[in-house]
Amino acid sequence: MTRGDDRSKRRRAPAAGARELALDTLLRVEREGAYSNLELGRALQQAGLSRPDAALATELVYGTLQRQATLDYWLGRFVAKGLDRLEPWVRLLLRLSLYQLVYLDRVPDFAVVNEAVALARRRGHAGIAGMVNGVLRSALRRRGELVAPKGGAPAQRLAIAHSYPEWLVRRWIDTYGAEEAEAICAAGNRPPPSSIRVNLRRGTVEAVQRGLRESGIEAAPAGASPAGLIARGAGNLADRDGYREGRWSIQDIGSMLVAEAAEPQPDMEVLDCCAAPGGKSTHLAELMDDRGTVWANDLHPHKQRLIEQQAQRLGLTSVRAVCGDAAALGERFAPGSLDLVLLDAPCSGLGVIHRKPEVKWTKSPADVAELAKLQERLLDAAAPLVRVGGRLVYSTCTIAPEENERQVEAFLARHPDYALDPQWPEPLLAALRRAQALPERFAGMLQLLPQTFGSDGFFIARLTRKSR
Ligand SMILES: C[S@@+](CC[C@H](N)C(=O)[O-])C[C@H]1O[C@@H](n2cnc3c(N)ncnc32)[C@H](O)[C@@H]1O
Repeated sequence: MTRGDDRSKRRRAPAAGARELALDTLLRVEREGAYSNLELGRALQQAGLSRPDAALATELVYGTLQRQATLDYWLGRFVAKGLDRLEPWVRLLLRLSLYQLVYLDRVPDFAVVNEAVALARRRGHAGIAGMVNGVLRSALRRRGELVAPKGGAPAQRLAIAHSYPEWLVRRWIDTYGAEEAEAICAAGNRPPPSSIRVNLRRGTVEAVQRGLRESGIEAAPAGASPAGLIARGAGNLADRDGYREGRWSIQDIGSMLVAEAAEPQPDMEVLDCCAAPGGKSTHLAELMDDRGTVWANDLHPHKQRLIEQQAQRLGLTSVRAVCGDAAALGERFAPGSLDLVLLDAPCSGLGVIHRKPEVKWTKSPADVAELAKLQERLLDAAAPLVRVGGRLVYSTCTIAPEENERQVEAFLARHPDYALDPQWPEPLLAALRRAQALPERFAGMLQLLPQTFGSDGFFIARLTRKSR
C-alpha cells in the first residue's frame, strides 16, 4: 500500500458517494485482481446509494475500465510527468473523471472537476488536487483534441479508438480481418442484453412474456434460442418472482445455444464436466424433460451448492452435482458409459468483455497458451467417457483459435475415433443462417461473435464418437 492510500483512509468522508465508491471498486479491481461485477455488487450492497447514484457508480466503473486505453491516450497529453508515474488512485481518479466529462452528461462539467479536486484533496495533498484540477481543466479547454487517431497501423488505431490492448486487436485482425475485428471491439463496449431462458417445463415463452409485460418489462424473442427472450429496461432480473419461482433463468444467448446444439434426449446419461454455477446443466435437464441424469461436476466444492440451488429453483431432480477435477473424471465414470459429455471449459473469456471489461487488461497471450494446454488435457480426459455413437460437446466463451477451432482440430488429430458433427437441430441452424452466423461450409463448430446477437463471444463444437 502506498503512502497516499494510507492518508486517503484517514481522511475519507464516512458516506462514500457514487464517485468514491467507483474509485474504490476500480482500485480493488486493479490491485487485487477482483472481478468488477462481483466487487461492484458487494460495494453497492454495503453503500445503500440512491438508485440514480448506484446507476452512476455502475456506469463509472464499467465505462472507465472499458475506455481505459482511449482515456490514457488523451490523458497522456496533459500529465507532464507521465501517467505511469502517478499513484494508482490518482491515475484512476483522472480516468474516471475524464470518462465522465467525455461520455456522460448527467453532471455538469464544472461539478465533475470540482468533485474530482475535492476527492483528491481528501485522499492526497494540495499538490495532487492542483494537478488533478489542471489536467481536467486542460482537457476541457482542448476538448477538440479528444478524438481517436486517424492514421497509424490498423491494430494501433483500433486499439486506441475502441480501447483494447494492441495484442488482442492484432490477433482479431489476423483471424477475421480489420472490419470484423473492429465490429468485435465495438460490440465489447456495448452493454450486454438482459437475456432470459424460459423454463419450458413450467410455461410457454408467451406466458413469460405476458407476465413480464404485466410487471412493466417488455421482452422480445431472442431469435436464436427457442426459449430465449431479451428484456428491456429490466433492472435486476434476479429480484423478480418469475426468476425466484423458476419460471426462467438469466443466461446469455450464446450460452443457451450450447445445450441446444448438444440436443440431449430424455433418459440420457449426461455429464457436464465444468458445470458451476449450473446454467448449462439445468438447461440440458430442461431439454431432457428432467428424465435421465445430468451429472454436474465442478472442481470447487463450494460451487456444488450453487448448482444444487439452481436445480432446486427450476424444479429439476435429474441434476446431480458432484465435485472433482475434470482431468480425473475417468476415476468416477466408466469408459463409454455416457450418452453425452459437455466440456464447457475454463477459458480466457475474451468473449465476455462486455460483461467484464477488466478482461481486456488482465488477460495476456500467455494466458491463452496456458488455458489451451489445460483444455487439451480436459478434452483428452472427457473423450473416453462417451459411448460409441454418443456426443462430445466442447464450448468456451472466448474468441481465440488456439482455444477453439485449432483446439478441436488438434483433438481430432489425436482422436481418430471422433468426427465433427454438423447435424445440429434444424431450427437452430436456420436461426444461425438468418443471422449470417453460420460459415458457408459448416462442419460442426461455430464461433459466435458478440456483434451477431449481442451475446457473449461463444465457441461451440459438436463431435460424435464413431468407434472405440
Ligand atoms: C465456464 S465456467 C462453467 C460455466 C457453466 N458451465 C455454466 O454454464 O453455468 C468453467 C467452470 O469450470 C470450473 N473448473 C475449472 N477448472 C476445472 C477442472 N479442472 N475441473 C472441473 N471444473 C473446473 C470452474 O470452477 C468454473 O465453474
